[in-house]
Amino acid sequence: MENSSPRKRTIPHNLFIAINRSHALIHGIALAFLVYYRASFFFQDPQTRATPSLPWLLLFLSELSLCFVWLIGLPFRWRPTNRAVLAEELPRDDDLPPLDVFIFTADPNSEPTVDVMNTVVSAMALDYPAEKFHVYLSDDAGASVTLHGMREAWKFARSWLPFCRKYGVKTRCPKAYFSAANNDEQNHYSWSPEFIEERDKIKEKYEMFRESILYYKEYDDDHLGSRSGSNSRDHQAKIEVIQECPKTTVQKEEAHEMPLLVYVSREKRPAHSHHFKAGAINVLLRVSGVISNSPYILGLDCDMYSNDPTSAKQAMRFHLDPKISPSLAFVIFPQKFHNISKHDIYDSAPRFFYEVGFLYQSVVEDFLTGFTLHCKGWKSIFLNPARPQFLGTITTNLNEGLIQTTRWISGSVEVGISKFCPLIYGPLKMSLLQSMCYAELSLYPPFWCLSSWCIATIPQLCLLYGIPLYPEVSSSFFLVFLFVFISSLSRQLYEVLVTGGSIRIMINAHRAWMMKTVTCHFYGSLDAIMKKFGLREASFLPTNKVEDDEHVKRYQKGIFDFQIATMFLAPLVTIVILNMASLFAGIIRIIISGNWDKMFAQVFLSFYILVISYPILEGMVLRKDRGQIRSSVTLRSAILCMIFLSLGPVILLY
Ligand SMILES: O=c1ccn([C@@H]2O[C@H](COP(=O)(O)OP(=O)(O)O[C@H]3O[C@H](CO)[C@@H](O)[C@H](O)[C@H]3O)[C@@H](O)[C@H]2O)c(=O)[nH]1
Ligand SMILES: [Mn+2]
Repeated sequence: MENSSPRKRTIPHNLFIAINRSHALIHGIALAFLVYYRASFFFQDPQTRATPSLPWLLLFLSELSLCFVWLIGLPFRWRPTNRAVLAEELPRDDDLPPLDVFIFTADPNSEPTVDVMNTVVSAMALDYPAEKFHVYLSDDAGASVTLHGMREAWKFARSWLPFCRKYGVKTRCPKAYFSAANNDEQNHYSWSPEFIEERDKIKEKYEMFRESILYYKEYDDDHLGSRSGSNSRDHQAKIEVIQECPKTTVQKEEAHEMPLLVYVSREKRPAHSHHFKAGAINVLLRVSGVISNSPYILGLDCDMYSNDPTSAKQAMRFHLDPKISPSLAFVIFPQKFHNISKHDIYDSAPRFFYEVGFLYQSVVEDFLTGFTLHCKGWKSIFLNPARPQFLGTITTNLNEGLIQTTRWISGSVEVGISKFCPLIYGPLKMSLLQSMCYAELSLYPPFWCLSSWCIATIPQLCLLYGIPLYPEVSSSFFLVFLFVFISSLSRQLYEVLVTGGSIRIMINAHRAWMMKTVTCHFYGSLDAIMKKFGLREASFLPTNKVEDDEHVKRYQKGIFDFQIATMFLAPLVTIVILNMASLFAGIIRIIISGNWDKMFAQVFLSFYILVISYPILEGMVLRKDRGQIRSSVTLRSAILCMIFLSLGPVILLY
């Protein structure tokens, strides 16, 4: 989304703009022909139609839904822009305003404390005058291991910060710095004997810091059992400014060069809604208001470590610019992840739109708050420099990933069907293009999931009964459908390639998209609708950030892990079985009748769905490892498929 006035460091990509806009135009014309073809069916004499109306209508509505989502998604591609801040543009230390950094954690069992503390230490090590910034951690679990971790983090930071400053370390998250993958940094230094000695020493200190937390957690678990996590909904408030009485003059000086570190655990009671992360943010706003009251905040998730120490200064470059600053509400950095595998099999990398700042009505508080701020006339800056400023952890476990996507969908749809619906609430308060961007994010899931479900089942059912739903190959309208199909795929391929992906990533993205639309989009939309009618309570289970070796190994090798809940797996397997049956029957029908022209599109559709769903097919039939599809699920899905095939015609075809 583009908001600020053009500046010299704001570079619109003219080539991309030209490509995106011409594609939109040509694709739009093809869609108009497609709609004409579908609509003209209803003006034909009902006696001469070869197809019953209901399946035709459902398919038409699906295609219209896809057209609608395509249309409201166009503004994201309208003016792709890159912004960068040059080193000489960074503000001087004297000019920087005070800053409060907020970090959030919710559960020491699913968010390993060592990793949370790595984020804390990376934030403390930001390149920002120590007396001007303050780091707050909100611990929604009120866990003693987290408080212990904070005290240890403070001690470790006393050595880590000077080391980073002295050697200009860029990766200031110690875990990432010492990881084998950190080649850039390892090769960068001259490796003087002094540096090697200091590096070894600090590595040893990091190990001690890490072990002390792990030891504490183990002790806690042994003595408190599951209690260590279970008090997360019922505990008192606790606030502690982390400090140690400096004993020596050196320690006094060191303490002076450290940002203030504060642990905050708000009071939570089962009878009162705590509003998840949005509630935690608001508590930190109140606590920091009393302690440091900085005019700016930087919000980080516990799994999102700082990867470039200059990030806060870069953001301040815009906040201190007198031309932009009066209406600038926030600077957003794109979400990037450090643990996405080479082939990104679950399509975790966001590409063209980005997740923003604390209203309560939705579990994606960032989205709703960003939207309402924009509606009030505030602007934002999207800053995407070459070196990612923060690196998050994406879940490498398919089940967790599907649950997380369902939560995001549910939260976005909640906004879409509320009084804040961007298409109604937005256009009067912000530009049409901007409200379309928000509308796409909050409305696409129900449209996508209904159309995916229709396209994956209705042509297949009709194929079994020899009912055509697409133009014959010899018809010129066939070319229209073929064009729309190729044009949609080409756009996806182009977007994957220009964002550094490969053809394999594009296939995986397409595959994951098909899997998610029929599951997450469906459950997420349903969840949002049920919440709207008071049939369900809001919930926000933080994603599990504990890495399970077995899952990670499969993920890195690009092998799907089907140890996932039946509610996600069964619909996918049912669709695959249905498409196998219809493909088989379709081919036989063509052989017998000798007329391939009429049903070719439907045969191809089933074939295409099966090719894209190959991992599911493989998981059902060929695999014998723990990640395979359970035969009980295959059996249940086959029964579901049979029910659909026997009841479907009664409802749809007559
Ligand atoms: O009751 C809660 C629940 C979550 N969190 C924290 O919120 C953050 C995000 O949770 P996570 O499980 O990592 O969710 P993600 O889906 O990865 O987060 C994305 O989606 C969220 C909205 O659903 C946004 O708030 C996040 O910024 C965005 O990264 C984490 O630091 C949690 O500890 C809390 O503090 N309290
Ligand atoms: Mn996260």
